[in-house]
Amino acid sequence: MNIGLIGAGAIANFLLQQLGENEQNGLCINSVYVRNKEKYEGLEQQFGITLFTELDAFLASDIDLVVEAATIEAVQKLVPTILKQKPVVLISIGALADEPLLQQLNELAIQYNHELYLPSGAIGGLDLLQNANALGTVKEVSLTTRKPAHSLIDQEINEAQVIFEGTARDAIRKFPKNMNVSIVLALASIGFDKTKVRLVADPHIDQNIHQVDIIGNFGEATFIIKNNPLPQNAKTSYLAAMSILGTLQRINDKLIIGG
Ligand SMILES: NC(=O)C1=CN([C@@H]2O[C@H](COP(=O)(O)OP(=O)(O)OC[C@H]3O[C@@H](n4cnc5c(N)ncnc54)[C@H](O)[C@@H]3O)[C@@H](O)[C@H]2O)C=CC1
Ligand SMILES: O=C([O-])CC(=O)C(=O)O
Repeated sequence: MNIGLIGAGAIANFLLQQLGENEQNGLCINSVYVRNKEKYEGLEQQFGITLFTELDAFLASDIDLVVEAATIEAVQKLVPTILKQKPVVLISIGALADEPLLQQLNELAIQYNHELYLPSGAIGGLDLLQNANALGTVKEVSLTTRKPAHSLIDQEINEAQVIFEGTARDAIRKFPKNMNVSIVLALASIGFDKTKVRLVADPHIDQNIHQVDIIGNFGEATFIIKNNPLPQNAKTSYLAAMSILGTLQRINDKLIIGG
């Protein structure tokens, strides 16, 4: 499967290292869409890809699917057009907290028969959460995220500090680069207004730690994910990048585990 990538930041670089130079399990990045070609020129030689700044030319290149690894704004601007032509794997999932956009993308996916894949990103357990909510009987979902203080706030602090407490809807509005996980949790369960979020800036940790607590008729579940950050972007967990790779690896499988 030939992949077109949007973005050239931390996650994109991880994917290029895995799927740029060498094909892996039939997966290969051919084309990369960026806003500034000069800035990323070195990538063409390094990873054997072609850079594009025109969306139409990018979509007309030899690609079967597009991976978005850029920003919420890039999703808003580009993905409605892309979904008419290609399936999309989208990691800036916070964009979908905008209900009209969510509805539009859902309708385009159906109309053009192109899947919209939402990887589990820096968390896990979305299979359990969706199963537990198969009858709509999940009652509470809460996320407590702790990140290194310096990756969240400018001022020096000596003690861990809760810097946000509220709904997933407000969390992504205030922290668009840190709370995508809250939106995928909300989409998988009880929605943006019922999914509760706490964000803690902690000067004593160097990992991104997510605790997910779920209560429903099935019983209760708690997941704690202690993520190492990506070297290029401390806000972003290594697992978030790997979750795209995992999603791509599973797309063509006929044996579906945890489906
Ligand atoms: N779902 C999840 O669990 C997670 C999602 N994320 C999200 O994934 C996205 C990528 O994360 P990183 O690679 O760490 O970010 P990054 O900041 O390292 O890279 C983003 C790149 O996108 C580029 N970009 C921005 N707008 C663009 C546009 N319109 N067209 C083409 N390129 C554009 C930027 O120039 C930058 O190079 C972010 O939105 C981040 O918030 C990050 C971690 C976890
Ligand atoms: O990478 C992480 O740990 C989570 C993150 O930034 C997000 O959900 O936006």
